[in-house]
Amino acid sequence: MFKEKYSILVCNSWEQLEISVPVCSSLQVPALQLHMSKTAMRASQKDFESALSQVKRLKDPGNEVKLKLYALYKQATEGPCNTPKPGVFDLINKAKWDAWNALGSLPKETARQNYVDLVSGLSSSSDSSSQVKPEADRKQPGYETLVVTSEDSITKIMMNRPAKKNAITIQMYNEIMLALKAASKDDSAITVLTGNGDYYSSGNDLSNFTDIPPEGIEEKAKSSAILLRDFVDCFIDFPKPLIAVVNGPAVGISVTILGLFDTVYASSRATFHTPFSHLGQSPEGCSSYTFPKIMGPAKAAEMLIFGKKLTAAEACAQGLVTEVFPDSTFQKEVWTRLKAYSKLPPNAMRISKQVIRNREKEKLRAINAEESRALQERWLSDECTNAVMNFLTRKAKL
Ligand SMILES: CCCCCCCCCCC/C=C/C(=O)SCCNC(=O)CCNC(=O)[C@H](O)C(C)(C)COP(=O)(O)OP(=O)(O)OC[C@H]1O[C@@H](n2cnc3c(N)ncnc32)[C@H](O)[C@@H]1OP(=O)(O)O
Repeated sequence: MFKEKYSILVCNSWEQLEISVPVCSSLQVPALQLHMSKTAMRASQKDFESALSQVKRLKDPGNEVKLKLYALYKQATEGPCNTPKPGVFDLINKAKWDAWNALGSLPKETARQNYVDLVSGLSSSSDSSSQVKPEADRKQPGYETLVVTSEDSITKIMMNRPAKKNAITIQMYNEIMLALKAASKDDSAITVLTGNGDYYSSGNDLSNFTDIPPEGIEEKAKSSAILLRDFVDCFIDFPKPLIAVVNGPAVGISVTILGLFDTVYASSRATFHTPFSHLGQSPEGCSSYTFPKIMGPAKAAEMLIFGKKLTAAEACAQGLVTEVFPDSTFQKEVWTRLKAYSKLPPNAMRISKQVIRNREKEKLRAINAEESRALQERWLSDECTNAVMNFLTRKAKL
């Protein structure tokens, strides 16, 4: 019985296809393309029934995917949406109708193929997520100063120089930019930046000042200002929710860029310190704009000009930190929270972030360029050179 029905369907679909050949030819569809779509349709037809039974064995893929499956199934079996739109308060049926209606006049065969492809993608990801993979397998290759992992729709970028308090070398600036660019395109819903060890980050690695090229310090300052501007631009432009998980003390640029994150969770052990004047330098990371906006000009000046160090509780009271968690339960509480957030509809989160950020993007970029220019000059000053030398020769610590 089943076989009979199946072969009739195949037959019908080929009949339709043969009829469409002259039409397509007259529209000058290349022969190869026509041949490929014939093959794809045959495969789709063959696999559709098995995808239908496979889908019942999948673990719950979430409402968004279920809606996609529903819509493709209806389109594949009934064609374009042909029922009246449910009332505005009939939320579930309206969502289903919207999903089906959105497929417009997608041909039945294409819908079948898309259904099969979607189920096959879900099966392979649910097979792989049901295995407990060792940490090393989830780690993305290609980074030396970071550990980048993706799990539960969260991409985690962890600075990984714990012995140096996660001080940011030139290589680390470049790797963070690469990781952010990759995360902006991957299928994660949210992205996290955090640190390994007892520090979140001690900011710019001061030994970045020692590697002076033969062209001289001016060239180094110039290329460093470009690097800094590009680095901060990556945070300004990052399209998805970006969360800082501040596991310990944070210094310098690791603090200033927090104003560009969407959410900042801090351990009760974290501190926030921007000792720019002590280092003969000036603020970066758009903090000259974001900090006064977040905490008011007076509190911002105390941090950015006088280098006042804030505790986590103070930073939270000033609005720089979203929430502080006790250090003993920090990781558990934060990751439970983030896993719940990562299940929210990713497109809605991305659009919300963009609506918030787009209004300010041009301004932030201009401020970033201006701060980078000011620093380019500062790095050539005696004040800066002496402060860096004092640290490197162990005469001074912050
Ligand atoms: C021509 C210009 C080129 C510049 C290129 C710049 C590119 C963009 C720059 C953007 C602007 C950014 C500005 C900032 O971030 S300003 C903030 C800079 N950070 C600091 O000044 C912190 C310096 N570190 C300290 O004061 C202390 O280390 C700290 C208080 C953080 C911790 O003290 P603690 O006693 O607990 O630990 P240690 O000092 O023993 O640290 C352990 C080892 O780690 C090394 N370390 C730590 N932080 C840094 C750092 N920022 N730079 C270099 N090295 C760091 C420390 O030396 C120890 O190393 P050893 O074990 O080898 O001694």
